[in-house]
Amino acid sequence: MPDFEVCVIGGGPAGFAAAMRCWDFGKRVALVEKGPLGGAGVFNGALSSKTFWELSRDYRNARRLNRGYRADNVEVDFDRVSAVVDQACSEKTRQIARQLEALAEPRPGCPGSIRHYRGAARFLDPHTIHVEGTGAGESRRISAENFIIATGSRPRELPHIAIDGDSIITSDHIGTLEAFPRSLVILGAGVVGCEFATIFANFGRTKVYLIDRAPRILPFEDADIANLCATNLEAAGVTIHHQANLISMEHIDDSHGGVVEYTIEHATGGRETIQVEKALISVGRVPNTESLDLDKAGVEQAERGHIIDHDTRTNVPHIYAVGDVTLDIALVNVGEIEGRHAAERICGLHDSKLSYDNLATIMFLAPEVAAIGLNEQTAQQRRIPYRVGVYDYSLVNRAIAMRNTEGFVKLLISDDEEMKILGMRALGTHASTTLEAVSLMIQHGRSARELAELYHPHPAITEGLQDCVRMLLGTSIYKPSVFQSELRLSRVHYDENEAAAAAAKDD
Ligand SMILES: Cc1cc2nc3c(=O)[nH]c(=O)nc-3n(C[C@H](O)[C@H](O)[C@H](O)COP(=O)(O)OP(=O)(O)OC[C@H]3O[C@@H](n4cnc5c(N)ncnc54)[C@H](O)[C@@H]3O)c2cc1C
Ligand SMILES: NC(=O)c1ccc[n+]([C@@H]2O[C@H](COP(=O)([O-])OP(=O)(O)OC[C@H]3O[C@@H](n4cnc5c(N)ncnc54)[C@H](O)[C@@H]3O)[C@@H](O)[C@H]2O)c1
Repeated sequence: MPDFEVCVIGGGPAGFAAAMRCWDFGKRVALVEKGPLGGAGVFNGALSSKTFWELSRDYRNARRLNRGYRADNVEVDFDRVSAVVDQACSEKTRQIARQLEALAEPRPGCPGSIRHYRGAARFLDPHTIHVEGTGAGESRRISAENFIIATGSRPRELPHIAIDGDSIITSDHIGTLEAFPRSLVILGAGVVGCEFATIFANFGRTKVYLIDRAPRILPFEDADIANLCATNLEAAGVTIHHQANLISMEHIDDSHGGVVEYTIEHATGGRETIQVEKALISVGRVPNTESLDLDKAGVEQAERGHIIDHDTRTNVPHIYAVGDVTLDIALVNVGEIEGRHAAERICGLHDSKLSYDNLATIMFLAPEVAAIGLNEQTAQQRRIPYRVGVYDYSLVNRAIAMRNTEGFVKLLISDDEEMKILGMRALGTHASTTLEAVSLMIQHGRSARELAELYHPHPAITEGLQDCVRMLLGTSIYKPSVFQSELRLSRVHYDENEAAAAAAKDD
């Protein structure tokens, strides 16, 4: 008989959630983690960077001019900020450890148990792993009926850039900085790059450069969102090298401990060479698979190293893969949902497929950007006819009270009798508060009419969402005919034959 019913490899958000859901079903579970519990959901990832972001935003707000007060000479040093970030991460990892300890043995009425093993796992055969422990006597073999692989991802490196973890770093090394760099270049204008550009710009101690090879930052977002994010970064002092190709980047020793010198080529052909103190490389992530000996388990991998999964199942029926290791959507909430889903499949709860249509995210910029469901560019790619309303923050009382009226709410609904909510983007302070109502509406396929009828507290940013919906119904309190630059309505449809062809293909 195998040692365990389920063995989960990786104790990040996806693995921890999977183990906990297996426990709900009374399973005997092994959870193998080679590093600190929490993975990138906590360390060098979501919680650490969001703590940095919160602290940087408070700092920036304290120094704003339109409050009737201004906190001058606010002292900030990296060591102390970093210590607060560490505190937040330890708090979370202690909670995870506490629960694992409490659930280590079965109890009367609770047959489930989770044994936590410290060490790196690799497959010996489809039902057995070897765990290379860190201490003497900690290495062992573990056999299990089922496996859930949740080993996550790490920053992608580029062959021509030598990452030394000191002058040229990735998001894994932020916590090892000893001081705010005087200057920092960030390569890659995706989410990680833009969030760290925001954080360092908010603290005001670092001159930030952002290298963006594409025509606009955050290329997966609509142009109005991405352009306003870029404008805001530039207003905060960030220099964005738009459409710039990196030619070289290297650490050069000098009498002051060295600099990083980089050369970029602009789309126009001109070259520019700049020296900075540090460089942060944020060009995506790669899956943690190479040390798993997946071939011994017969698990198929794609050419980029990630595990191919179909609704969390690999090609080997008793082995599942969840979270970043599948390299599709790299988010904590997605990892957790996938982990739980795999556990439920193992435990025979259901075999319905996971849907990603209602995915909610927040980008932690200045201000934050909340997203759920379709944006305009995806709706257009899929040839979905839609109506869109854009409602400016300047008309929302809560934003006026916060003296922070920059931003807008943008809602997409289907251009038909049903007026189903398709998606929303909100950019502004408290933008994320708008997500929940829209999420429920999309989940249940509800119409814009129902969203318009909800009671919202006052004053709240969600009132902007509400009046935006009303505007789409032609019943808003503030009228687009009066506030022509603050309120926008439009309709996007396609040549009928083309749309019919696209719809037929989708079916
Ligand atoms: C800077 C940054 C900021 C982010 N911010 C957000 C955010 O705001 N919101 C959001 O939703 N997402 C965010 N993410 C993404 C999020 O952190 C990841 O999507 C999430 O952590 C993935 O969870 P996971 O469990 O799949 O993998 P991970 O969190 O990477 O965990 C995998 C675990 O497996 C362990 N492991 C690996 N190999 C082995 C092995 N052989 N044996 C044993 N253990 C092993 C690792 O040590 C690790 O602990 C951010 C990521 C980064 C880098
Ligand atoms: N708030 C959040 O939810 C949050 C925050 C951070 C990270 N994350 C997750 O982590 C993942 C990884 O983030 P990321 O920013 O590293 O990846 P990303 O895929 O979002 O962005 C990578 C960027 O690097 C650029 N790039 C790639 N190769 C390059 C090259 N050779 N030269 C120059 N630029 C190059 C790409 O054009 C892209 O803009 C994200 O996909 C996201 O899911 C989420």
